[in-house]
Amino acid sequence: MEFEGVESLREELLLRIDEEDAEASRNGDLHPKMSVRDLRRKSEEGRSLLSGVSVDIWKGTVVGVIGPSGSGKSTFLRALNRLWEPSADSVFLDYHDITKLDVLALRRRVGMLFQTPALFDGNVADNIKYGPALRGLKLSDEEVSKYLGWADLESSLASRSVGGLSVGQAQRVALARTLANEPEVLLLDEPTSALDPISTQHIEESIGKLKRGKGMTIIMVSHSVKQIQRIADVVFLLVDGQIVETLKPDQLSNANHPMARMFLELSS
Ligand SMILES: Nc1ncnc2c1ncn2[C@@H]1O[C@H](COP(=O)(O)OP(=O)(O)OP(=O)(O)O)[C@@H](O)[C@H]1O
Repeated sequence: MEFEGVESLREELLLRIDEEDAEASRNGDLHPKMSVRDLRRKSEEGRSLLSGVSVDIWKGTVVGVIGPSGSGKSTFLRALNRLWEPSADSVFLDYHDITKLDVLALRRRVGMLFQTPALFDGNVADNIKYGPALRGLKLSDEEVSKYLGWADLESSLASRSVGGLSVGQAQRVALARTLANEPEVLLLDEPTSALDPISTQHIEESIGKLKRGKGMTIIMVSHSVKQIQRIADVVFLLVDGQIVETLKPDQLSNANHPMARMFLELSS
């Protein structure tokens, strides 16, 4: 992966690059799919939860976000599809300020999977068809099977009631449901923390296929350093509401920040 040029891209971004340049850059293979600039959040009591996060998330990469409990990982992730409202000009999708986009359109383009699956009653196919139906698209059985396949599930599951699924299956159905919206970016907030090792492996395999086969940009929060090392291209270390280091997964032992080092040593 290539990180050179990020400073000039950043300058361009901050200068509000014109549409022509943005289009030219979009057509290139390598560009920041999402950019975050000085993202801040305070709690209602005034405590700083995110204190100036600036980072680029390159198209087609899997980014792992790790750090101590309470360091702001979920808060960071949730800003990226406006589960809370970031300040204007602090989060960009393809160079566009996300606060200027229609929020539902944004959440279709930037899909999210949570720790525990939230499916609605009915069968698996109903859940997968729901998002596209909101946009007037009626998925065929073949398309339902395709999304199930992307989530490493058999198409025979389509007619099953969600009530009878294991947690691992339900999480993969939730993934298929998110994928049915054809997102460009996938946000994963500890998606395997409630799952057994086999289900975890299925989700990890899906993530690999989505990156390799579809060039999807994936940002995953995980408590497992080993999991992040298995699947991420780049790792953000978040400590006290700040990304203190950006490292390749095989370079985590080179972390300099004392809290990041302590966290990594305790987690390995
Ligand atoms: N809306 C909110 N109001 C007040 N405090 C909040 C809010 N959201 C999160 N917090 C607090 O902000 C801090 C960061 O929370 P966050 O969930 O982002 O951390 P995290 O790194 O994902 O933690 P964990 O690894 O335990 O899931 C925590 O102390 C949390 O209690």
